[in-house]
Amino acid sequence: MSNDTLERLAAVLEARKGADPGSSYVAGLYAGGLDRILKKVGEEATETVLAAKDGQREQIVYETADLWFHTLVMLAHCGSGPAEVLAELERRFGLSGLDEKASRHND
Ligand SMILES: N=c1c2ncn([C@@H]3O[C@H](COP(=O)(O)OP(=O)(O)OP(=O)(O)O)[C@@H](O)[C@H]3O)c2ncn1[C@@H]1O[C@H](COP(=O)(O)O)[C@@H](O)[C@H]1O
Repeated sequence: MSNDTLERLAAVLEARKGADPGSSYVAGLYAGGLDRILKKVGEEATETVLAAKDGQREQIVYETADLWFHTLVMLAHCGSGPAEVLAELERRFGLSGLDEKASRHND
């Protein structure tokens, strides 16, 4: 998943804000409000942890995708989106100089 994928998915999530809850899973989540969305984030986080404990790579990826997806719905509901989270990660990356350390590690 590239940053572009996150942005394109975020655009779909924004568009679903005006959709009929019966016609769309995401619109149904919005209709349930923040508590419904956070319940799903919690469930998906737990499922991701369990998958990691089991050590099955395919299942770990599947559950992590569910978790990322539901956190994107949460961000959209809260008026944010992936660009802000990625900007924060970029800021930390710059602060830590990890890119420099990583390139030295690969020498
Ligand atoms: N990426 C996803 C995506 N990932 C996971 N899910 C849904 O998230 C749910 C995962 O929760 P569970 O495994 O607990 O399944 P569930 O029992 O159906 O969920 P609940 O009814 O218990 O809430 C499933 O219903 C999946 O279909 C997703 N639903 C939608 N998308 C994307 O969002 C876009 C908009 O979706 P709609 O709103 O459905 O049009 C789609 O085009 C997709 O790109």
